Formats: sequence, structure tokens, C-alpha cells
Amino acid sequence: MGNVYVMDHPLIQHKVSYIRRKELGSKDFRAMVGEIAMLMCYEATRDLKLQEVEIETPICKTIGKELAGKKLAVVPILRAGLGMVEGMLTMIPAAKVGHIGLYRDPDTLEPVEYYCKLPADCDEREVFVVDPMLATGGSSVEAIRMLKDKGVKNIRFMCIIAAPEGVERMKKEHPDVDIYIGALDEHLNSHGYIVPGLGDAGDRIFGTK
Ligand SMILES: O=P(O)(O)OC[C@H]1O[C@H](OP(=O)(O)OP(=O)(O)O)[C@H](O)[C@@H]1O
Ligand SMILES: O=c1cc[nH]c(=O)[nH]1
Ligand SMILES: [Mg+2]
Repeated sequence: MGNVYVMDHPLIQHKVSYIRRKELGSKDFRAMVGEIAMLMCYEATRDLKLQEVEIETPICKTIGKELAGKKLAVVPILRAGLGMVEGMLTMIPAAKVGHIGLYRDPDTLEPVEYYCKLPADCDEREVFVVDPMLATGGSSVEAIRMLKDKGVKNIRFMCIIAAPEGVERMKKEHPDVDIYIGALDEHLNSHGYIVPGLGDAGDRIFGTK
């Protein structure tokens, strides 16, 4: 059964408050989204399995620990998820990266697919799906369905801001997926935007509005 984790680390909370400010420009917004992703990655990988390994230091042989089991992959939901990739790779540089392109139709709020390129062995990997915003949940539910269709079994979802509506939908549709949230907000407005939120994450990262 998947769990929902809302980050309580002071650095994450501080940086999330910072990127909510409407006066923050794209350059600083983008940099901070990357920093938040890095800190969230650190928190969301706490339970990765370790195995013992014999190593030799300049002094003697000893037993150390290394990551065991499945290799990792990061899959951003385009566009806004791209802002989290570098931070994730700072923490887990050996991870492969897949891309899922979805945009939300502004009228229906339904996700529209336009791209999918995944690592060939993604079904053998533990996959971190990243997107700064979980609003209605339509995009993340669809992205995870696409991964499951390719045989991926171990999936975690990471977002910076979530609405309760999206969290409930994810729990219902993908009860096996752990969800990591930077901040859990109040509700969605009539246009499907998170309140208080931070506006349109993709536009703010790429300066398109
Ligand atoms: O939970 P949902 O209701 O599906 O909304 C969340 C989605 O909306 C945003 O993407 P958007 O459609 O704005 O595309 P963009 O990243 O290209 O801006 C966001 O980055 C999520 O992917
Ligand atoms: O508040 C929201 C909702 C969906 N997508 C965003 O970028 N922001
Ligand atoms: Mg957008």
C-alpha cells in the first residue's frame, strides 16, 4: 500500500514559501525548484535498500554499504517536471531519465499526451515520477498508467505542491504508489489551479507568461 509523505524539513518549507511569491522571477524560481527537488530526493530515498560490500581503504579491508537491488530512473512530466530533474540527478547521478509529455487541456482539465520516451529497461527500475504540481491528479495518474503499461512496477511520485483532490485521486487510482509532497495546500479553484499554490509552474520555470 502506498504512503503519503508531506515534507517537514525546514529548508524545504522555507524554499517552498519562497517560490510561492509572485514577484520571484524565472531565474530564481527555476534555481529554487531544483534545490527543493534535491532536498526532496534526499528525503524520498531514505528507505532505499543497502547491501554490505567488502572494500579496501588505504589502511585495511573493511565492510561498507552500497545501494542494493533495483536501479533508479527519474521520469519528469513535461514541461514543468523538467525543473526537478537536475536536482534529482545531483543526488542520484547514475539514474536514467525518461520523459513523459502531457499538458492539461485548459477547458476539460484532462491530460493530453504528446511524448513518451523511457529507458529501455525501465520495467526493471525503481522509477521516480516528478512534477512540481499535483492538482486534479489527471496528469500524474495518466503518467503512472503509461509507466505501468510498460511493465514498471516500482513507482514513486514526487511533487512540490499538492491539492487534497489530487492526492485522493492518486490514492484511489494508484494505491501502490508512494507520494512525496513538499507542501499540501487547501483546495483547487474553479480553473483547476491550486490555492494558494504558486500559479502555473511550467510558465514560471520557463518564463512563458
Ligand atoms: O493534476 P493536474 O490537474 O493534471 O495538473 C497538474 C499538471 O498541470 C501542470 O502542467 P501543464 O498542463 O500546465 O503543462 P506544462 O508543464 O507544459 O506547463 C503541472 O505541471 C502538472 O503536470
Ligand atoms: O496550480 C496549478 C495547477 C496545475 N498546474 C500548475 O502549474 N499549477
Ligand atoms: Mg503549465
